[in-house]
Amino acid sequence: MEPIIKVKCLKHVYPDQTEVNICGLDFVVNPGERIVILGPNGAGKTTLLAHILGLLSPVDGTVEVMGLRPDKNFNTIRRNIGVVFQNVDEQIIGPRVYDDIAFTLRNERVDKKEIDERVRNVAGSLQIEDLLEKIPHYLSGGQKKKVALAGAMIMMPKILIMDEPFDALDPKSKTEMVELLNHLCHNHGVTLLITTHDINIVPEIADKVYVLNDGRVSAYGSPQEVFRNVEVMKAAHLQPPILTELFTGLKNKGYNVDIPNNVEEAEEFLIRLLSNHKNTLRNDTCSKKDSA
Ligand SMILES: Nc1ncnc2c1ncn2[C@@H]1O[C@H](COP(=O)(O)OP(=O)(O)OP(=O)(O)O)[C@@H](O)[C@H]1O
Repeated sequence: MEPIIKVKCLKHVYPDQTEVNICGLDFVVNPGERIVILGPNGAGKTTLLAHILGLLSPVDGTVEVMGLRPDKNFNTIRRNIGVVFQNVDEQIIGPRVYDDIAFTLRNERVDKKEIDERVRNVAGSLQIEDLLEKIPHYLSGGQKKKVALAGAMIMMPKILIMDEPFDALDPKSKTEMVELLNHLCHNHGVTLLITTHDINIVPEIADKVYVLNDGRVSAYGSPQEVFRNVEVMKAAHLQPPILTELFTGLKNKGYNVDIPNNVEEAEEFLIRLLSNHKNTLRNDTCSKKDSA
């Protein structure tokens, strides 16, 4: 399978001469993958995303999206990538939520009836139909995220980039956002590229994780592979999810458990462990009685 995104040893210099290097391992994404980029503040995650979007040009290194250089093919690339920026206020520009979601379709001169159908469809799937007539400025942080996501999804992009999508979301909205992103990937084949500091969510939303730190892509692998790499995690000031820590501890003490991806899996493993333990206790009691 041809990768949809390839980044090799990227160097960026901002106008004030701040230099950002993203070297080390190549950053490669296959179509339909869910990728999470982790790293401490200032590691260059947003800078990397801006290069993939063609908003910045590298001083050195290569960036390829669908076989094209994004900064030289801006319109083609942006037709295929939906994006939700960290600060959604900067991207919501319509006077009403409806206008904001319809913005790109109107620009593309799509027929009015089709626009209406698509806006209502995407609003329905994000459960924000009741917000369509509202003024975006007065929405809550979480509602704004959903509106920005609707605007990104309206063009049915191949790739969806989300910079800190779980910021400002309450636990229920966070769970809904995870389900929604997984739905987009699994049912519509959308490739997901996500940055987050919310480490506990990563196993639920990522097939693969990249760690950026100190000018390098320092690790790549499944969430559990990366979380097990204590050196890399420490160096990048990352702490594994609490469930990973707990179950790694149990494993190291000789218990036969897998590392769970979420609370439901953890519950199943613990129930199995406890019922095995109960059976062992029962057998022990019986054999003691027999021998007495
Ligand atoms: N427009 C800019 N001008 C100058 N320097 C910048 C600019 N944008 C980012 N930087 C610098 O580039 C470096 C990488 O920033 P970037 O925003 O890519 O990091 P990040 O990993 O996304 O951080 P965070 O987790 O805090 O969002 C930082 O040192 C930052 O100060």
